[in-house]
Amino acid sequence: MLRLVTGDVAPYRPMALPVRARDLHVTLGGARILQGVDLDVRDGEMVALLGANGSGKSTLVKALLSVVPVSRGTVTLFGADVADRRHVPWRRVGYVPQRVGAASGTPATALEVVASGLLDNRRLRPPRGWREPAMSALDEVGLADRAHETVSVFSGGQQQRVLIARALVRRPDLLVLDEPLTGIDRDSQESLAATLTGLRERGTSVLTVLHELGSLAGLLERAVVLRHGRVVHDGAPPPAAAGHCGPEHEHHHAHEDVPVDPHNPELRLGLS
Ligand SMILES: Nc1ncnc2c1ncn2[C@@H]1O[C@H](COP(=O)(O)OP(=O)(O)OP(=O)(O)O)[C@@H](O)[C@H]1O
Repeated sequence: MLRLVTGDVAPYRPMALPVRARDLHVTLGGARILQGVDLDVRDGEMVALLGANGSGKSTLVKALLSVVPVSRGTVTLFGADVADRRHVPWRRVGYVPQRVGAASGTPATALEVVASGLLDNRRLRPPRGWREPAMSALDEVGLADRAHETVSVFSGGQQQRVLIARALVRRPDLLVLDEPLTGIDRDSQESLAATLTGLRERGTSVLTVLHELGSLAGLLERAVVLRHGRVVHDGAPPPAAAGHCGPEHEHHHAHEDVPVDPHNPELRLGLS
């Protein structure tokens, strides 16, 4: 049936990139956090965003998703300028922020948390037939058998997987993850690698903030490295320094003032 749509409708843009940022500057609390970042994420691409503590990774992700204000430059998601949030196809975007638990204080089950990903501003109840996509998203993160358990009893890594399932339940075309490996056990790391393998087969674009490539090393074909709010490398993932991939490694980044040449083979994860 042909539906006539009138009113405020975003123009149709074929071939628009999932993410396109140009000359992005962000200032927070008077400090210049991002200084002229350019970043594209193409269809089906899996991109790691790397850099030392405080280099601006989370701020970049938040600026891309319009969570923090941009002082200069532009961001488009699927061709829509995020400066006008109304036109952005948010349903195509899944976001798992850094270090938030899935247990909010209310005794929700894993299935209920995942179903909440189907709500939006206009919908206070999950849509009809919500169970099947919610179970399928839990299955993708390897937790279908725990769907009816209260998430407050889950480990940190399992809660993280529930939040990833909540982001996946809408079948996003772009998934943005902020430090999904931090503090999670090896099982959850392997489960995340399996989830991302499935997403790659489906053609989903993934942008993930990481300290180390860890169990995702074989999956991520491109790495963007930030240093003091600027991109210093955009290309093949740098090789991991010995000992940096293990979940038991403690991350001290004491090399902040060493100048970085992105073409230098010494650019190693963990030295950034
Ligand atoms: N709301 C804010 N106001 C002022 N400064 C902020 C704010 N948010 C972040 N910053 C600062 O911006 C810098 C970059 O922070 P950001 O969280 O983006 O870094 P990051 O690379 O993600 O670090 P980490 O690896 O530790 O998570 C830090 O120095 C931080 O203190």
